[in-house]
Amino acid sequence: MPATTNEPQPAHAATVVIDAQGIGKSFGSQRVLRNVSLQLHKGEVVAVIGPSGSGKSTFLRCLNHLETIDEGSIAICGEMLATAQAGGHSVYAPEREARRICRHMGMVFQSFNLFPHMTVLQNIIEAPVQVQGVAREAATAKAETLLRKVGLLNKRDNYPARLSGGQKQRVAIARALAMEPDIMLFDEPTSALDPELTVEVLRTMRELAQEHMTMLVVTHEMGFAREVASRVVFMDEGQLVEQAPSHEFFANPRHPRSQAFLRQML
Ligand SMILES: Nc1ncnc2c1ncn2[C@@H]1O[C@H](COP(=O)(O)OP(=O)(O)OP(=O)(O)O)[C@@H](O)[C@H]1O
Repeated sequence: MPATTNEPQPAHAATVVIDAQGIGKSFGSQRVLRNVSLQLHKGEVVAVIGPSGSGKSTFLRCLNHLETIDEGSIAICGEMLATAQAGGHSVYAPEREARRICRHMGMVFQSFNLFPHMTVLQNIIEAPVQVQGVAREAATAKAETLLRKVGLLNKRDNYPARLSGGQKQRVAIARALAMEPDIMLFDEPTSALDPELTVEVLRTMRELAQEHMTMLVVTHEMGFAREVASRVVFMDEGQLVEQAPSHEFFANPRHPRSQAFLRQML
């Protein structure tokens, strides 16, 4: 008998943690995303690369409900976040539900976004305590474990202003991990950093990948994409024009625009 959408999904379907289909997005008259579809599977590290202005950040922001979509659908860990039809109306999960669904994802931004009036430790425990209702002692113990992991336990009581950019970004990663996300989204996490500070952030991300964290990473770091990503997605002018396993993509990009981009970047 043919399967219907109401039937329980087979076990392997559960491995799709992000299912974005046909995403369209405009800012005013500018179409920024055109029919972008991407599935991310549990344990995958996918690098999103492409020229400046091609829509990479916007795509990530749509996945995390920081932007609305005009077309397509987004499901996170099997839960529908949004569906929208061209010229029709968008259906979003109610705000509370949307926030809960988005908690499957931790996000790290280019600009760190730490709270300047809070210490490193306070930055990390704020959301677990306030949003998840975790007891302060338990949240503190967890934060200390995460700080040890990113090599910054000795900065526990510092304010962000006293940290380097690389240290701020590692605190931002620890803060996102404190919410125990299933997926980590990174939006050009090293592009505001000097090269020597980039190295320590990429090391932290590499370790996360080795621990099988599911990661979607918008990056201009081709070395990182080549070494760490299992798959590379290439965006150009709002379209996803190529996706391939990382080793294949870097050995032989098929799309002419990907080839031109790599010639420029490598
Ligand atoms: N909030 C916004 N309002 C209007 N236009 C926007 C907004 N956000 C992004 N854009 C435009 O959408 C296009 C895609 O931007 P986006 O930041 O997604 O590209 P990107 O590929 O991430 O670029 P970069 O690599 O330079 O960060 C750009 O032309 C940008 O100016």
